[in-house]
Amino acid sequence: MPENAPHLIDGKQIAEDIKVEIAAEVARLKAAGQKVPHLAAILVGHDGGSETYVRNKVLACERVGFGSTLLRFEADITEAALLAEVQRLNDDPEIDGFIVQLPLPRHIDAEKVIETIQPEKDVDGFHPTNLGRMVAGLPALLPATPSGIVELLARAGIKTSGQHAVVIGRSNIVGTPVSILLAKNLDTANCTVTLCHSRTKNLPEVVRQADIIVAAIGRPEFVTADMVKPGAVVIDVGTTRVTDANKKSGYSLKGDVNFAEVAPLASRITPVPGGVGPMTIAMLLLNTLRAAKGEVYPK
Ligand SMILES: NC(=O)C1=CN([C@@H]2O[C@H](COP(=O)(O)OP(=O)(O)OC[C@H]3O[C@@H](n4cnc5c(N)ncnc54)[C@H](OP(=O)(O)O)[C@@H]3O)[C@@H](O)[C@H]2O)C=CC1
Ligand SMILES: Nc1nc(=O)c2c([nH]1)NC[C@@H]1CN(c3ccc(C(=O)N[C@@H](CCC(=O)O)C(=O)O)cc3)C=[N+]21
Ligand SMILES: [Mg+2]
Repeated sequence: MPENAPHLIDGKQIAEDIKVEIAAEVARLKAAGQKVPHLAAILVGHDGGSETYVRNKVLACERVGFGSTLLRFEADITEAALLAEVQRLNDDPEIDGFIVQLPLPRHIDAEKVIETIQPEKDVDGFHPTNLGRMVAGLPALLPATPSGIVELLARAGIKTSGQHAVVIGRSNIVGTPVSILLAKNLDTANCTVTLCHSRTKNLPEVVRQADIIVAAIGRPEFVTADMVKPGAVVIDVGTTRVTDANKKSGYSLKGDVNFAEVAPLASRITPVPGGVGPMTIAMLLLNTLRAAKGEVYPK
């Protein structure tokens, strides 16, 4: 399967298009003498994957003309000290939005950290206020990966209304919120949704019913050909680093879908890398722009 096969969903290109739109809006704000959006990120410890994602987020900010701040702390920072840093960002009028990169060290209660973020600045959309508003259909800062998936389907021209979407994985940051968004009565959604997890009985049989598969499990190549109805649309969220001696970096990135055997069956499919990952970053930028403009919570 060539990389540029027509049925590939090019998340990287679609994310670029969104960034160009955001950059134009930043230029407009600037010309109107308004403040440029500013995103901050807190990174605790030295996890390789987290370092890459946070670096990509900061670079993306520069690309669209945002201000950006990266705050780094050692893995032994106390929970109290981290909560104080979160509060400092809450209180800093220069910062429009910020994220605390997950996972956090085990001695820190991630829920507590997330609940300390002011919902107005919660551009990850992880705060219970934003999640609750999303469920209720109120304006909210939406989690980036789930909204990125919905946006990707829309911009790739994939029909969702009435389609059966099967989501595999029920995490708070991907599986659960994407299942909620896909079921919403929106032009870009209106799916019938099934949410699968590690206790799901006869999982291959359930996934085989899907018109749209969203795989968010974190197990490389979990979705195999026998689970895919011919013609299904396949969205691969997984990004697991596996050791690869053939790569300069020493690792390669693996999705949750066995691409080699599933791609020939799928009508459309996202690659890893170059699919959902870049969309997550584009939607984070979009949330920061919306936060800066007070679109969700008027200033
Ligand atoms: N591209 C992007 O922008 C992003 C990518 N990711 C990637 O997506 C993947 C998932 O991340 P995340 O949602 O945080 O993962 P979590 O580890 O938080 O959740 C994994 C989910 O998969 C389910 N699961 C695990 N094993 C099985 C199995 N054998 N059968 C069925 N379900 C199973 C778990 O079920 P249970 O609840 O029963 O334990 C759980 O609900 C990871 O590879 C992550 O790196 C994540 C965020 C953004
Ligand atoms: N507070 C918080 N918010 C997050 O949004 C968050 C998080 N914590 N912790 C980890 C997960 C994971 N995640 C990714 C984002 C971008 C890519 C991405 O851009 N991937 C590129 C490849 C990058 C590479 O080369 O490694 C791609 O798929 O093409 C991947 C994964 C955000 N997450
Ligand atoms: Mg997790």
